[in-house]
Amino acid sequence: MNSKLKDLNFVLMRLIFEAFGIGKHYEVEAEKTTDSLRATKYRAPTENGNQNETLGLTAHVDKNTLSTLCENGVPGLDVLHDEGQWRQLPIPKGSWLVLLGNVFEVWTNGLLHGVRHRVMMSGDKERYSYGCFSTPREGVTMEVPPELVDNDHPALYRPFIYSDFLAIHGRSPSFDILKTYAGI
Ligand SMILES: O=C(O)CCC(=O)C(=O)O
Ligand SMILES: [Fe+2]
Repeated sequence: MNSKLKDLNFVLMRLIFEAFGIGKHYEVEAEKTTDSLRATKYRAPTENGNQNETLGLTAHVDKNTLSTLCENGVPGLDVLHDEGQWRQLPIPKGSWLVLLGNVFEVWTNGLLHGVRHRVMMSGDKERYSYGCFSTPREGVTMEVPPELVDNDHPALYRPFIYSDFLAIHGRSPSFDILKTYAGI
């Protein structure tokens, strides 16, 4: 399953590249991409005597390329919508949820933005999630594709070494940390 999951991430990446007119960069960028797999357990609030919702994972934007996630039928993932509301996004059984991260903000010169999300737990069942996280390799330079830059659409980010950004800000929950680090 894991190699199929990695393939899925590459297919999604290629489709997005093609949709944004930067398909010719796909092969090179795919070569510079690696993946990690992670399973996470979130405790049920009632385990600690808490009847209310509890925070499972602080609100953040993934700093990687894209993440595909599934869960064990216990929902908990919330997404922040543009109007400022958090909404739970249950992942249907047998489906994968795709979250775009900061890297796509650079690749699309801000046309796409990373998904703001968190995990909130309620009830008495523990939640498990499993995900495949695509990430640029160590030392890779991120830059806005020239196809998406013109007088009306200046580059929003300077070129930067992705692993340097991650080393400094990898744990930052700030939604704007990429802009702060590499925004022009
Ligand atoms: O477990 C989840 O549903 C979300 C995990 C997540 O957002 C992350 O690991 O970045
Ligand atoms: Fe995340």
